[in-house]
Amino acid sequence: MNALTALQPQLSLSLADWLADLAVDALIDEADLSPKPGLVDRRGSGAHTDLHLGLMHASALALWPSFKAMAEAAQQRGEVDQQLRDEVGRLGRDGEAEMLRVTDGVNTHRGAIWALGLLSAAAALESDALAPAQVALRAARLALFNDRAAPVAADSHGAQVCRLYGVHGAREEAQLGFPAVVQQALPQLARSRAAGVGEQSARLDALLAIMTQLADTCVLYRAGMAGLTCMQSGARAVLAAGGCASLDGRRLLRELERDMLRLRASPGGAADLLAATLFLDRLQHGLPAQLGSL
Ligand SMILES: CC(C)(COP(=O)(O)OP(=O)(O)OC[C@H]1O[C@@H](n2cnc3c(N)ncnc32)[C@H](O)[C@@H]1O)[C@@H](O)C(=O)NCCC(=O)NCCS
Ligand SMILES: Nc1ncnc2c1ncn2[C@@H]1O[C@H](COP(=O)(O)OP(=O)(O)OP(=O)(O)O)[C@@H](O)[C@H]1O
Repeated sequence: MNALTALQPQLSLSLADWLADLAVDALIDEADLSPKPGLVDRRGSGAHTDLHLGLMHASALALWPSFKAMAEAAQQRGEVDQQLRDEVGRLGRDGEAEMLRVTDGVNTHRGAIWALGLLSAAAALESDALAPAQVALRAARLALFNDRAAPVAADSHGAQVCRLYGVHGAREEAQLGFPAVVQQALPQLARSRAAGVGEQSARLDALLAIMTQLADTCVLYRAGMAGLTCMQSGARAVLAAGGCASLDGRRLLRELERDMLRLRASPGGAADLLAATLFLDRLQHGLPAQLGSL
């Protein structure tokens, strides 16, 4: 061992550590990405009065142990079944409690805990089958089990608008295998990258691709069907004009942001699914060298 090697810390990275790192990185990258219409980003708080970038970062970092625990639970159980669903549900609720403790009661990442928690567990179950569609399908199978220990919940905002408008929300998006991520966002991310636009514009395009179709219950709750239609048609217009890297696309993105701020509409569900997109995108490049033997 030479002197330099002796000074290097011994890295012992487990699969669960790595998945938790990816989940937290995805949340931080999502929060930092700018300019996002209506959402918290580097420029400000978007349509929110109780959220800011520092709070989003603190919340993301506080969730690391929860994502790690969900991945470990999946590794220990080894298969998608009712017991794993119960365990992931319990850990997800603990994660929500930790989020609320760190943020002093503000909902920064409820939908993200749900999506990234399921995906972390699904990835940990089979570390040699990490293609986005494979991971999303395992997550869907897990989401289809009933969370038997879930408390009889107060009527959430999402549940209220799903009933009112007959749309599907965060639960069904997961149960369907995250179609907004697998069929919209990841293909758009690949197309924009292939067109040679910068990474930040490619990620914004991926967010817009989600917004073109999603029944985002955050938007529906705050701004009704008019807000949802504004979000979807505005996102379509930006992409049709050439996306966020083009001058016309940028102009339409500013218009979309202005309209969404006027309606107080914030696409929080789309933001969560962008984080899920960034997680699956990193995952598909395979395990880091230290984990290669797993
Ligand atoms: C299924 C969840 C997301 C609750 O959904 P519900 O729509 O009832 O709740 P709520 O309106 O409070 O939050 C929904 C969240 O999903 C995001 N979201 C909104 N619309 C969508 C959509 N169409 N697709 C995906 N995500 C969306 C939003 O950002 C929001 O934060 C989940 O948090 C849950 O079941 N919580 C109970 C505790 C639990 O079982 N936890 C285990 C987690 S593994
Ligand atoms: N960058 C971001 N900016 C804003 N919201 C985000 C961002 N990233 C993710 N989100 C999601 O948006 C949700 C916040 O939405 P919202 O404020 O509408 O929720 P709420 O507190 O339940 O409702 P309301 O504030 O309308 O009473 C969070 O749960 C989070 O998952």
